[in-house]
Amino acid sequence: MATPDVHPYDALLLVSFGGPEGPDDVVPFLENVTRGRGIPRERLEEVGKHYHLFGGRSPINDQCRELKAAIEADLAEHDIDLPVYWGNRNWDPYLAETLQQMADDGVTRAACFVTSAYSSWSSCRQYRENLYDAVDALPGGVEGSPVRLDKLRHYFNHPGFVEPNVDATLAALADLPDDVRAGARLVFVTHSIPTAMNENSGDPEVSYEGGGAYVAQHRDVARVVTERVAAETGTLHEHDLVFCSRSGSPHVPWLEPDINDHLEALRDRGVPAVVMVPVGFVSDHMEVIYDLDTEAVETAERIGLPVRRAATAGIDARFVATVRDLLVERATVERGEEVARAAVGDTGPMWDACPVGCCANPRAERPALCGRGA
Ligand SMILES: CC1=C(CCC(=O)O)c2cc3nc(cc4[nH]c(cc5[nH]c(cc1n2)c(C)c5CCC(=O)O)c(CCC(=O)O)c4C)C(CCC(=O)O)=C3C
Ligand SMILES: [Fe+2]
Repeated sequence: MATPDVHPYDALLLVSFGGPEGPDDVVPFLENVTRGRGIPRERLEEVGKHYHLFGGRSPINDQCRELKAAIEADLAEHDIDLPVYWGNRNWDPYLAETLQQMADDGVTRAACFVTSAYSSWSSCRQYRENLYDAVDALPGGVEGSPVRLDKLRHYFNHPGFVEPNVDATLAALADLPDDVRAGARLVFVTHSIPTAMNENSGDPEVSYEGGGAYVAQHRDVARVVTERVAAETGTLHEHDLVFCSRSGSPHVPWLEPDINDHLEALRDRGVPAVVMVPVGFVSDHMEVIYDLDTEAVETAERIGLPVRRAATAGIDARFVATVRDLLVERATVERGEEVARAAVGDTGPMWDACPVGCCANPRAERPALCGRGA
């Protein structure tokens, strides 16, 4: 097979959330995340406790290091000679520092892979705003920047993301006691966001089932995973989409139901077991190891509901290969050549550049990179 052509890119940038790496990092990290977001103090203290339960260290940065190493190995295996950089929105290595390093190294055009798979202000546009700020901080600013960035398309429905989720769901089902397996409910879990943020998610010109692209995309993936599991096991399990990690003021409506309330409701309805599938997350970071593995598992134990949690995509080889596939795909597009785009489900492959007004945050309109301009 010929070496895949990644021209016009001379770098890949892995973009992530960031997390604290020790007890002293927790408060400054939380301040970074919540600056100007109106999160109540009590909520911050509560979330701080989650981190301190794990020694003040989030696993997310180590997971990014592992993903970066896996991407480098995968690119090398495919004879793609491209440096991989990593920068975070909220913790060291910060995007601004990484962009400076890239500029110093003479990078001119990088493809960005973001560790967040779906549309919404929190999960897409905020990353694009932070990329703008990081490039703007370079000498010359956005106008005179030596480095141009393209964000690789959303991958929630890429087979390389969906297939590891299918296998993880099968493994979690297999781990349930035999007598409850067939009746188990598949409970897909993602991060709650304000309902208004969901409604504003995606292309403002398109109307989505559920009011916004964020929920519609998750529903699509949940259905595909459920059907693929049925194809393997012969059982079409009932499934739901529920939410975790609600934050913000109690007066602001966020997406519901919460996973804990939902487990109780299922138990009351006589559901014999649950598999939680954290389809909204790409690795086992704090939302997964605290909100699901700690809090939701405690809820399930208290009410006597057998529960298993499916693994996230993490560094599954198919997910790592997805990064390469999207990189090669976008490079092909940027060279003006025809390309096949992998996608499963009903949504179809997402756009390369977000439309104007995509995932707007009406509270604070800020400039963002990687959009369709204007
Ligand atoms: C949609 C979404 C994702 C998934 C997409 C993606 O991955 O980006 C995500 C991921 C993450 N969220 C994370 C951490 C936090 N999120 C917070 C707060 C918030 N998240 C929100 C949304 C999301 N968040 C929202 C609407 C808020 C309210 C504040 C605001 O309107 O912006 C807060 C503040 C405290 C709190 O209130 O919970 C923290 C500490 C970490 C790091 C985990 C680790 O350290 O391992 C990760 C991967
Ligand atoms: Fe979050």
